[in-house]
Amino acid sequence: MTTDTLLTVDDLVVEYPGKAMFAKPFRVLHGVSIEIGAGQTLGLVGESGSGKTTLGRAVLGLAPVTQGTITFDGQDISHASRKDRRALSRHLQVVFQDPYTSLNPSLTVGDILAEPLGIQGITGTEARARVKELLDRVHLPQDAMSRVPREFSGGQRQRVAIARALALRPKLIVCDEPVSALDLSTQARVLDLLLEIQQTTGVSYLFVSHDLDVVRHVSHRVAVMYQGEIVEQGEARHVTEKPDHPYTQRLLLASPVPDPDRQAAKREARRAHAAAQAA
Ligand SMILES: Nc1ncnc2c1ncn2[C@@H]1O[C@H](COP(=O)(O)OP(=O)(O)OP(=O)(O)O)[C@@H](O)[C@H]1O
Repeated sequence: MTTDTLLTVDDLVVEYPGKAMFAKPFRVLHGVSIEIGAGQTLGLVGESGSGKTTLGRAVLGLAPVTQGTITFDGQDISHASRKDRRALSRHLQVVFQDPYTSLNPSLTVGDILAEPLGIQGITGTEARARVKELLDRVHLPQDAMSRVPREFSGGQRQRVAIARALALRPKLIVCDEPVSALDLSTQARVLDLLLEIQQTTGVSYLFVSHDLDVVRHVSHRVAVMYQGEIVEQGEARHVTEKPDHPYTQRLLLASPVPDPDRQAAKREARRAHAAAQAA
């Protein structure tokens, strides 16, 4: 990749300690390499247990780096200290799968969004203005500020989680199965929101999913993971439509055939949206 590379993971090995005393460590990632460009999305697909979440967690500093390097925005963050991690959290955020458990149920949405701002010293009028701007960005009404998560649907809660991730204007968001807990039409709307946010802010996504159709919709490039290794990666269309590796071919055969009308409608909506952005 060229000079605008934002994240490089090079030959990453992650091992967890064995459960029993003297047991061998359990190797989850076996030398994984990926790159993500600024403003780009890398989709990461693979079956359950292949190591997708672990890769995302390693990037966030939540899984141990046994070997290899993770470079973010030119800085080696493989073994970043807690202090460095705090500074990095401004640029590196996450949206989890389950909008029902990822938000503190006793806080109002306003407080949920103000929390990361407060940690970075943004308070008072400035914080309030930023919270309003965040609600606009994810298309939630301003009165959402004074309500608590249980008053919202799953899709709306995921919008709150996305707004919280955006609060500090990060460069990269790890999206770990962000729509798999939602019904199909809500999924499409949340995915389109993520695309719109990328167009307006230039944020990059590491987009983890087991669903090839979802990944094709949002990604520039796709990496396919199998038993802790990347078996294939390349341009999204190529990997998701004409894959080279037998494992990806099996994944493709197993994935439901997308409804052509829905796909065409979505493509048209995306084109219209892109044209409106460019105008
Ligand atoms: N903290 C941990 N300690 C020990 N083993 C772990 C830990 N976290 C994950 N694993 C193991 O690592 C392997 C990969 O898990 P991971 O969650 O990364 O896969 P995944 O592809 O994201 O799966 P899913 O789609 O089901 O979330 C699994 O065998 C899992 O049991």
